[in-house]
Amino acid sequence: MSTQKISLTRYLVEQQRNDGSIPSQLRLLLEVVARACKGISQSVNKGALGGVLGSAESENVQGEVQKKLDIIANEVLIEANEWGGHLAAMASEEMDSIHLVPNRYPQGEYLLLFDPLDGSSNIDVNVSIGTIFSVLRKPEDNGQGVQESDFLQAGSQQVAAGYCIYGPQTTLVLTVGNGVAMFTLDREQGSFVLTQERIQIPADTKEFAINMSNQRHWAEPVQRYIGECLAGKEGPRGKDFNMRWIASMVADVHRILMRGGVFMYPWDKREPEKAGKLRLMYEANPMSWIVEQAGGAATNGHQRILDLKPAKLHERVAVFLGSKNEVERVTSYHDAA
Ligand SMILES: O=P(O)(O)OC[C@H]1O[C@](O)(COP(=O)(O)O)[C@@H](O)[C@@H]1O
Ligand SMILES: [Mg+2]
Ligand SMILES: [Mg+2]
Repeated sequence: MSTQKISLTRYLVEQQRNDGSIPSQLRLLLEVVARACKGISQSVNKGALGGVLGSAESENVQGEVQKKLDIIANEVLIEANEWGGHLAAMASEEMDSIHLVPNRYPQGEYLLLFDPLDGSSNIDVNVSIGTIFSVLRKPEDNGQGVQESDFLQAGSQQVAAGYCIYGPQTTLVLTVGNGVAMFTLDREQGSFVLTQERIQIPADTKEFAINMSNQRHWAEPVQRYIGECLAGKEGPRGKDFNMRWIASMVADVHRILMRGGVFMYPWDKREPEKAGKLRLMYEANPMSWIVEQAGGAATNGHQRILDLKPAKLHERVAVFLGSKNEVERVTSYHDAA
């Protein structure tokens, strides 16, 4: 397929025709999500002129202070998806519990989860941020309607996953389980245009992403892995490493998708009862599937992230993802500990 001016809509229709990997309800749902991301992108672009910067002075269920854009992006996604007829319910980082599609709208067979605005600390400083989403199939109805427990499916059950990054370009990255495709927003045309297909992450890398300020709190396997990277040419790895940390998972993962690298947000001693900082269902799962579909790997240090069975909606998880050989190495250090 030529990458010349193929819109997201046409790409999805062709996928549906060619290999049947996208049922029409799912295709329409993905188009609605893309449209919502376009709307969020417009708000992000307006910045101070649109009055969208700064704090909303409220807290989400995770105890984090919400930014105005966290709330705006959440509302845009809910409003766009509510009446589309493809969904039964939604869940979001910014909502305590699930949001059912109201009875007055047609009910669909999918569940949508999202981190409406990822990288919130970067909103006010004009650094790349994004939206992350994951689509699951609604389990068989047991007569009780959709429950939160219906969402608690392993990441391997996802039927679509993606993110939209609001950076120098607005870019949508998507998988439905047959590779990873990337679409760039053409602002003149107002549509996402296919700009890369079958993205592959190199298996080896010389670049790692971790918040180094937490070093003193890490467990031994992470200390060992990063210590060896920092030792460079003279150390056991025999090569120098570079470091990047944008503090927007979306932007760090996007860089890894484009040129390789390893991203880590490990468990640490600051809050030992938490498995990690990032959320399993709407951050780690969609990103892990995208990374795996691009030939990379994603674990929590011990297990494949996509095999984890969530116990709750806002569950947290340690994350190691990106170039396969590096993820396997840092995972093996945990196994050896
Ligand atoms: O500020 P820290 O501890 O480095 O954490 C950065 C991480 O937190 C996040 O911003 C969490 O996402 P939210 O902004 O959606 O809460 C990730 O995108 C990023 O990788
Ligand atoms: Mg996030
Ligand atoms: Mg967020």
